[in-house]
Amino acid sequence: MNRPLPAAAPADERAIDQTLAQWVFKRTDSALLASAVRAASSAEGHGHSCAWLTDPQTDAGFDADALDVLRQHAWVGDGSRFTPFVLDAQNRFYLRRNWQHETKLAAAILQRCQQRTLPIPADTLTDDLDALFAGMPAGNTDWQRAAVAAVPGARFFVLTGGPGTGKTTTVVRMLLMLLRHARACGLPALPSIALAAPTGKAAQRLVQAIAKGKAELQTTLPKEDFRDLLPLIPHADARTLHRLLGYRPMENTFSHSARNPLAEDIVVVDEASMVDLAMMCQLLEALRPDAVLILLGDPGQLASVDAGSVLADIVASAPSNQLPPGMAALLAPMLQNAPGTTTNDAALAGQVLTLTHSWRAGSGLQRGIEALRDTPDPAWLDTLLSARADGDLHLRHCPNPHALRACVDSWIERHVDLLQALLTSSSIDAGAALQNLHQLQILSALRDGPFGAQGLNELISRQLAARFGIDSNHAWYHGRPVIITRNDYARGLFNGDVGIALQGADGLRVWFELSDRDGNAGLRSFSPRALPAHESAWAITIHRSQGSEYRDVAVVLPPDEDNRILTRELVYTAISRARNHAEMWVTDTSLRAALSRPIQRQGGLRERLVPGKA
Ligand SMILES: Nc1ncnc2c1ncn2[C@@H]1O[C@H](COP(=O)(O)OP(=O)(O)OP(=O)(O)O)[C@@H](O)[C@H]1O
Repeated sequence: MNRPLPAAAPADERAIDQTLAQWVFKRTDSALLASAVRAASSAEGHGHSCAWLTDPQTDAGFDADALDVLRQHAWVGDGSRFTPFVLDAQNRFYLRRNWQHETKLAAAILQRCQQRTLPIPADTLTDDLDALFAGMPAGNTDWQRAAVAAVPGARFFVLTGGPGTGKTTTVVRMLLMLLRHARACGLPALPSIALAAPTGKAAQRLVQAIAKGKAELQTTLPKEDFRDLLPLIPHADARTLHRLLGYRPMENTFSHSARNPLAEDIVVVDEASMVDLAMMCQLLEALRPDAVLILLGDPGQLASVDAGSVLADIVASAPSNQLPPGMAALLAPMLQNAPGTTTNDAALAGQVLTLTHSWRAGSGLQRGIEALRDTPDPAWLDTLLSARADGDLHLRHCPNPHALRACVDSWIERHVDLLQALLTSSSIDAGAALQNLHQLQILSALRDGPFGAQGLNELISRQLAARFGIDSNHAWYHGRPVIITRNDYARGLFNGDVGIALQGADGLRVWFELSDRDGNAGLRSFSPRALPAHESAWAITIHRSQGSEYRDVAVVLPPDEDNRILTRELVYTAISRARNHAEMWVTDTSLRAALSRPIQRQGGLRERLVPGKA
């Protein structure tokens, strides 16, 4: 049984998928193997870590005979010996590097989970929780308290939750707990802490939130010995994961690995949903066995750009907020509502906790954000579509470019004061201008086309030119926001950094808020000619907005409901970037289509994290 390579490539296939398949075919003369390789390569391009060859949905068309032939091929193995491709018992077909990342990562996580102890006696835990949560009522803080009480003795801990559920508030307390009981937790007396995030923007937000949390605790903590530990938590220096791991762009390698592990004893990574399989594997490899890794994030958000859905897989592999019996018995007296229990063989139980209470009091967006996090209740969606609003979440019907222009015009009118200050005030300073810029953001599902970020930026520039008298024939004008699209290590400008062009005594300069090598944030300006690749940033893609937050967002979805980019996670990620107000420029059908389509990434990590299931 040998299947010929299809002559015509599917529209969304990459050239590399075809080239790789042809290369394999030339060397092996096996059309079957070439087809499987093409499927795995194409799957990787879509974020999957493998191709599931018997997936009825993708109709890859490999029957039992074909799989047998494939299994016998010298280039295919089960992973136990070196082969370029791996076909596992569940018929998942991998390019070897993805199989390696997945199995290594699962083994490293399970190994860390096995090391967990419960080193702090109950009465000490109770006293400490009372101090760390002084003035905060029990009940809504139960899972925050559980996380703080459960982290001592863990080598791997994941804290998840939607926006504003208190992840940062909790992690500062978790760190204080680890610092106070460092010795009992198997750490040095004064453990060192690293803060990191996948992007510079997310790293910046993390340090700001940690600094705020520390400042609050400085005044509310009743215990002096906890207060004395606050300076040990860094709040000025959060690095991108690339920087933390010592990325060497020329060689595409990292200086930190198992051979040269990170010096830090505790590593906190925020926005973990954006971390792909290869990067997470590198991070785990670079940690000393006795170091503690804490991941923070929201698995409801878009998965990483590159292969894997690591955070979502980790969360799905752990019983939801259920604790192993020993831990449940220890913590129950400290919580208002007794936690559920699970069996001792659930490897990640008690090391993956989810915060569920939103502390963004009075936010008129909360109900919408919560509704969109999972498959929305059909009744809620029907009401939203007929009422055109739910609290501060609004819908605008946007079926064509004409309607899009009307949406842009009314967006400009609603924000006219802020836009006027940005575009026409010559006295605005760079700090205030950047602050203004963070208040509003248009987010688009697409990059290209009239509904994409690029088309929207052109449209907005034209409409702003007409409204405020800007010379739209020039790419650069006072008040133009730009986003960097390629890392420039020499200048310290990174993909996703947003700046603003301002006319000053030295001519037009582009201002950014950047962290220096010591992590201190400050304003720096560049000549437009000195910038690495960049684009206008009135509108940016939803993918680029991950890890950022704005007061008001407008979310643009293309009217073509068949566009596969439309997923529930995309809509949720976009709406959850807003603090106060969000509007969607959509058609009912494209919104319904997006919400009915959760991202489903193929891979085996979820099963590999459940011993005996992979
Ligand atoms: N137990 C609590 N009692 C009162 N306020 C709280 C509590 N926990 C968190 N908050 C407040 O809720 C807000 C959001 O908290 P925090 O920033 O920790 O959430 P987050 O999950 O990290 O948010 P984001 O997803 O935006 O990063 C903050 O203003 C914080 O002070």
